[in-house]
Amino acid sequence: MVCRVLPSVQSTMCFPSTSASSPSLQNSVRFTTTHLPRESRFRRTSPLSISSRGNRCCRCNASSSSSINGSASSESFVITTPLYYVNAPPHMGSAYTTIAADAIARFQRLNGKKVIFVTGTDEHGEKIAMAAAASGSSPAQHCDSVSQAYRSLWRDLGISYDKFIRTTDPKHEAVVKEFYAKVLASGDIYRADYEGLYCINCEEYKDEKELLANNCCPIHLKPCAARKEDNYFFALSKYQQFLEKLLSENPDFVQPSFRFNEVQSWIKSGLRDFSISRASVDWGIEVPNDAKQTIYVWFDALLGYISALLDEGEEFNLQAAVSAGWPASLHLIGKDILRFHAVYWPAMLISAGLPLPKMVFGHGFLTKDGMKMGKSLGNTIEPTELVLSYGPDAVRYFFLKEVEFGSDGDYSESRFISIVNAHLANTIGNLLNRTLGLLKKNCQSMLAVDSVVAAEGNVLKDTVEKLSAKTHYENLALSAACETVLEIGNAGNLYINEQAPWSLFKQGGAASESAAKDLVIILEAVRILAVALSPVTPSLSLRIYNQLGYSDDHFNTITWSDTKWGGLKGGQVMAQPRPVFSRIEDHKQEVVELKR
Ligand SMILES: Nc1ncnc2c1ncn2[C@@H]1O[C@H](COP(=O)(O)OP(=O)(O)OP(=O)(O)O)[C@@H](O)[C@H]1O
Repeated sequence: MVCRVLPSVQSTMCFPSTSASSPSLQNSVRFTTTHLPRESRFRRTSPLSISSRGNRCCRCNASSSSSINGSASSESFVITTPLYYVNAPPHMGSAYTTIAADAIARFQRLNGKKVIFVTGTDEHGEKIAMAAAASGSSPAQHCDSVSQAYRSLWRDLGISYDKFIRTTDPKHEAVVKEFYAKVLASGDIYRADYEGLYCINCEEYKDEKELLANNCCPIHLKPCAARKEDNYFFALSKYQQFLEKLLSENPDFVQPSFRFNEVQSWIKSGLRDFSISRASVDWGIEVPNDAKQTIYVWFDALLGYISALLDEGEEFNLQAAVSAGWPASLHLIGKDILRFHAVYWPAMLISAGLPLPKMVFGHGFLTKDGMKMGKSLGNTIEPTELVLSYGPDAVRYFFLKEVEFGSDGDYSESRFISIVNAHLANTIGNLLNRTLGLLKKNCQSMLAVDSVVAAEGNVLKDTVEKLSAKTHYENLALSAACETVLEIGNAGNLYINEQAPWSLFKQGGAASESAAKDLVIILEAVRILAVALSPVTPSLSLRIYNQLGYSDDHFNTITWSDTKWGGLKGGQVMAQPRPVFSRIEDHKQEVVELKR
């Protein structure tokens, strides 16, 4: 499952007897026999042949610049979030990745790319079967309900995904089986007996030395049970040199750069084969030709990125899915699952003869009082409540603006309220509202001249033209993008205060004409701000556009070129001034009144 967090290297990278080399694991996890079916026995390739495979593929898709625009000729942009594990409903952490992916997807659409934005849910595994049994429902009913909770949250947050894949979808199953067969045919799957201490909640074998007293899992504080089973393994170790080469030739494959360094050191420390099936888990996709085993997490959920690309009614096969848009331009994930995306996944893809994604970006954690927010600790923030209380724009803006993308960031409600009020209500909302108020009072809400004419040689226009957020979006510097756009608002406020059009109107004559031009200039700056911030605050930007007299349809056709000065034309009539973003206390008041 793409989101099932597997915290230790050793616990996830299992050692078959043929390659068991770690003394630390040999104590708690033992491979007793190796009985490989003929067709899947190790066909160990020589280092040279791995390398030549690597030569062919290392550079095939990884981008060569640190922005995720891909090649200039490429018009498509495929972005993915993790497929979230349906063991529990979504929390603010799951929402965070998806909001960021949505902002990037929206920016790329504005930028003229044909975007395919993939998200979805990872629905197999023992934990799901147990959660379903505990609630008296079938696994399928449980998955339906939690998967729906994700979809509802995405709707509430204004997430513009194109594909929502569920790993219980038959088309996904077909793709997984075909992929498995390809890897098997490459000689990279073998079978080995496996024995160790198993944590049911982590759904993985644990290294004894990482356990607490009484063999308790340090995450779930519950005892691990001795378990023995035979599993299928993926020969990751075979791809050591390939992965080393991939990274050394594509330093932007993993971002941010400090995460690249982490990945590089994992690889350098030596790769070990990992288990890809479970004998005791029924709720999963059966291993082809072995009905007693189901496919385990990484050989299931990661494939969702490809199966998601299949259109309804299309034939369910790997080739059709790949043709529909693979490889992904960007996998956006939390740092907890970086290893699986940046190490396991490229090796699996190469083994199956498929191209690699262009970039894997591992962002940081949202923390609460310094601790990672997560289901295990139960210290999560309920995103639906935040959205209901403050609206989607506030939630989206706060987390993207205030958390440096890539690093961890702490949440506090007081900071949330003060940032959102200062930036969205005051700097942006107030500027627009007071300007429209003056325009209504003095110009019957009509623009006196074209914004281009009004702003010849104007200082605010010069400032706005210098403040482009485009490069920041391209580099996934989402906080910097917000900051740059906010600067437009700050410059607009400075300008209106310095020009004081309210006094100029009182003077009449030329002063009044100049004030009317100033209002056009400020409104044009706000229009540009609305376009540039629309990837982050789409509904707020639409409301701003509506206030500027544009229809929803017009807003829906904007592109990044609309950040160019000159959109507003003389004679254009603005809407009746209405606040586009209420201060949070006011909004809470409104909610209370609505409930009465
Ligand atoms: N605190 C967080 N901050 C940022 N992203 C998070 C956070 N928690 C989860 N995510 C996102 O969800 C993915 C992991 O999802 P998962 O379903 O494992 O949730 P979880 O709450 O981390 O679970 P657990 O607490 O049991 O480890 C991460 O890779 C990331 O994309």
